Amino acid sequence: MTDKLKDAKIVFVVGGPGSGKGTQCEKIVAKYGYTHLSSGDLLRAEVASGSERGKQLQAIMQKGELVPLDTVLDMIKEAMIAKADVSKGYLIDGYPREVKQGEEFEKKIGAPALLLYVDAKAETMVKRLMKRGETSGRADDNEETIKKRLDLYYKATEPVIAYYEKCSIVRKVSRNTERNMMLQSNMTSVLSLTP
Ligand SMILES: Nc1nc2c(ncn2[C@@H]2O[C@H](COP(=O)(O)OP(=O)(O)OP(=O)(O)O)[C@@H](O)[C@H]2O)c(=O)[nH]1
Ligand SMILES: Nc1ccn([C@@H]2O[C@H](COP(=O)(O)OP(=O)(O)O)[C@@H](O)[C@H]2O)c(=O)n1
Ligand SMILES: [Mg+2]
Repeated sequence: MTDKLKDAKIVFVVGGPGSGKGTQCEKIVAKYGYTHLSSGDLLRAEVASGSERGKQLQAIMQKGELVPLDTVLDMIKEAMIAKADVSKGYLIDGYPREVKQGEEFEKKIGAPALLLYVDAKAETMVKRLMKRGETSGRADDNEETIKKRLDLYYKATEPVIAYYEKCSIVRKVSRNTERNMMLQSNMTSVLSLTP
């Protein structure tokens, strides 16, 4: 455990590829002033830096596989510490990807107060990612890698939601329709809930 992050309020944001995690996090930041840390964005920044480690990460991400747990956890922890003095709380977007990642986070940083589950149908996610791929420049927004990311999501990440349901910290936001009401009502109760 890190002293600086001892009392940090942590919200895990979990959902399939293209479910809208990043989009929902932006809304929460605008409304509640939380610090948004997307694990995928942190990894992409490392790739963009052109470092040796970045090159290794790129190869893994292009295949839609998971990068080594320690790498992503270290990056998140570093980014959290950098914001510790100004942060009201953290939205950890795209992490944990598997139960083990959650366990390690709790050991090294702390327990989440909540898990925000961004739910969307596979069909919706694929459609959105294919559309995003037209302009995103993301090497993994292509049909083949999207399929692999989806498979891995259902196999490895969905069990994370069940795992945290046991301690009743899961709040679901459904993104299958265009209505925003769900986000509003869910988030108000979510973020005012004391850990
Ligand atoms: N129509 C519609 N599109 C949305 C909605 N939320 C997100 N999108 C779009 O769907 C795509 C994926 O959204 P993101 O917020 O990037 O999804 P994500 O879960 O962060 O995806 P990854 O970065 O791949 O993990 C983007 O092009 C968004 O503009 C929504 O509620 N309705
Ligand atoms: N905790 C994480 C987060 C992302 N990643 C990698 O980064 C890629 C992009 O993650 P992301 O969260 O931006 O996007 P989605 O796969 O959710 O659409 C994943 O496909 C993984 O290769 C990872 O390995 N471990
Ligand atoms: Mg994202």
